[in-house]
Amino acid sequence: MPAESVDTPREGLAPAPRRRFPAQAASLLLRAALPERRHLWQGVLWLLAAAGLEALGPLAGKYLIDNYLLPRDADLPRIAGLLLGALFAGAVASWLRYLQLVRLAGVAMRSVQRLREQVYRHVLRLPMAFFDHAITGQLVSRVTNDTEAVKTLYVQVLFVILDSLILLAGAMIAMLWLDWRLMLIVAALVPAVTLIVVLYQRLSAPAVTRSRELRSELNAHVAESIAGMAVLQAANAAPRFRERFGSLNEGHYQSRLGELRANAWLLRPVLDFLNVGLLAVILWVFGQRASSGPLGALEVGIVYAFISYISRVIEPLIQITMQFSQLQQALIGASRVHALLAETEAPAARDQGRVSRGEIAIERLTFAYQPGRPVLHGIALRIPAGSFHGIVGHTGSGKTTLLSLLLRFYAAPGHVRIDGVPLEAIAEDSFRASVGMVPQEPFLLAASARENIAMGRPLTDAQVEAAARAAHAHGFIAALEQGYDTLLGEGGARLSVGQKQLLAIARALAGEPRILFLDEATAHIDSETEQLVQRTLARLHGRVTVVAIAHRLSTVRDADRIVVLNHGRVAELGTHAELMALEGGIYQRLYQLQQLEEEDEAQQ
Ligand SMILES: Nc1ncnc2c1ncn2[C@@H]1O[C@H](COP(=O)(O)OP(=O)(O)OP(=O)(O)O)[C@@H](O)[C@H]1O
Repeated sequence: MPAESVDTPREGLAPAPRRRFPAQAASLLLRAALPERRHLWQGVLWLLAAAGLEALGPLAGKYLIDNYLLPRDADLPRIAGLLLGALFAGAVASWLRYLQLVRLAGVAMRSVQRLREQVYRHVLRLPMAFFDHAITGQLVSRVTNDTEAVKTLYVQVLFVILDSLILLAGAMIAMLWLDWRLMLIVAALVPAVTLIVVLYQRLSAPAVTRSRELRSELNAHVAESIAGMAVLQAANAAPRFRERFGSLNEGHYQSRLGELRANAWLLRPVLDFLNVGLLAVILWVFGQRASSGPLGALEVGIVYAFISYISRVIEPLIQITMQFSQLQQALIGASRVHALLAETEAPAARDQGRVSRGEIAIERLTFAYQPGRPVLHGIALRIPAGSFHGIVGHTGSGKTTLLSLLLRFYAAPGHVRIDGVPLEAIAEDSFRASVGMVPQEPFLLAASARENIAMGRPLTDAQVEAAARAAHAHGFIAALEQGYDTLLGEGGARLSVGQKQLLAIARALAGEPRILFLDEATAHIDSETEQLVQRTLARLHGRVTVVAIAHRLSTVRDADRIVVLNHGRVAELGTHAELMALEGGIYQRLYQLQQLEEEDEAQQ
C-alpha cells in the first residue's frame, strides 16, 4: 500500500471556516475575559498612563535644548529639576507598566484557563454521533494546543499590540503638537504598514492553517500508533506508519517554512527600509528649511524631538508587525476552538422524569446513522421490569445500535419509554444513575482497581468490594500486590481482557442500577468465569432489568426471552426452548453451529 499523501483528506473534526477568523477569535476572547472586565480596564488605564508619561521624555529633551543648552543658560537648579522630573516620570511609567503586566497577564491566564475548561466541558456534553467522526489526537490537539495558541494571543500578542498602539498614539500626538506637517509625513507610515500586514495575512494564512492542521494530524497519528501498537507491530506496519509520519512531518515543516518566508520577506526588512527612508525624508525637510533660512534654535530642538519620536513610531510598528505571525497562529487556533465549541451539544432532558421500576417499551423504532440507510426497522419490544432479555443475531444485525439507542447515545424521540416515561423526558442524572452498562470493549482508567470501580462516585470501600464480589472480580483484585489500590496501568494493561470485563461488570453493579445493559460481556472470558457471570445475572433477576447482547448463546440460555435480530428486524422472539423448537430458525442454526464449534475445540 502506498503511503497516504498528507493531502489525502481524512475524516475528523470539522475544519475552522477560514473567512471569519478574526471575528470568531474576538468573540471567543471577549466571552472568556468578560468576568474580569474590571481588571481589564484597570490594566488598560495603567498602560495608557505609562505610555503618556513615556511620551513626555523627548518633549523634556526639546525643552532642555531650546531653553537651556542652545541659549547657554546654565540655570543648574532648573536643569536638575527638569532632569529629575523626567527621571521620576520614567520611574512611575516603569512601575505602572509592571502593575499593568501583572494584572493583564493574570486576566489572560485565567481567561485561557476558563476557556480550556469550557472546551473540555463542551466535549463531555457532545452527542455520541460526534465521536463517530472525531479522531482522538485531533480532538486532544484542539483542547490543548489550540487553546494554548489562544493564550499566546492574550499574553503576548494583544498586549504588545495594545501597548505599541498606545505608544504610537502618544508619539503621534506629541509630533502633531510640535509640527503637524512633519507629523503627516511620519503618519504616512501607518497606511504603508497596514498594507504590509494585510499582504502578510493573505500570504501566510493558508500556510498557518495548514501547519496547524498538520500538527493536529501528527498528534492523531502518534495517538493512533500508540493505541494500536500491538496490531501495528504484529502486522509489520511500522515502516508504513513511519513513512506517513515522515510525510506529515515534512508537510508541517514546509508549511512552517512558507509562513516564515512570508514573515522574513515582508515584516522586518520592509519596515527597516521604511525607517531609513523616513529619517532621510525628515532630515531632507529640515535641510530644506535650513537652506531657506538660518537653522534656528527652535529647529534644533524639534529635530531632536522628531528623531526621538520617529524611533518611537517605528519601534511599536515593528513590534506590531512582528506579532502578526503569532497573531495569525493564535487567530487560527482560536477559530479551531470556536469551531469545536460550535458543535451542537446533546440536548439536555429538561423534563424531570425518573426511572422507577425499569420497564422498557419500544415501539416502531426505525433508526439510520446515515439518512436513507436504516439499520433498524420497526422494532417493537416490551421488556418487563426485573426480567432478563438476551439479544442475539449475526454480526451487523443492529444489536449494539439498539443498545446505543436505549442508552440515549443517539436520539430516537417517541419510540422508547421507560416506566411509561418517554426516554428523552427522563432527567439525565436519574437516567445515568439508574442505568448501568458493560460495553463491548471494557474501558479502564490508568488508576487503581478501586477508582476504576467507583468511577468518581462517592462509594465506600465496602460498596466497592461488594460490587467486585458480585461480579466475581474480588478474587483476582485481592490477589494483586496492593489489592484494590493496585494501579492497573493505561487501559488496564496489567489485566487480562476477561479480568477487565469482570471489572467493568463490577463497575456497572456498583451503581446499583435498575436496568443493566451488557454488550458481549462474556466474549472474552472462559467458560468457568462465564458461568459465574451467568449466576450473577441470575441473582439480579426480579430486581434489575437485564438486557444482554451475546454472541455466546450459553450466556443468554436462561433469559426470560431471547430477541433474534436479523438485518435490523426482530426475526424471532421467545425462550431458549421456544426458539430451539423453530425448525430451521436463525437461533436454532446459530446454536447448533456454536455447539459444533465447541465440540471441535474439545476434540483438539
Ligand atoms: N457509528 C456508526 N455509523 C454508521 N454506521 C454504523 C455505526 N455503527 C454501526 N453502524 C452500522 O450499523 C449496522 C449495525 O451495526 P451494529 O454495531 O449495531 O451491529 P451488531 O449487531 O452489534 O454487530 P456486532 O455483533 O458485530 O457487534 C452495521 O451495518 C454497521 O456498519
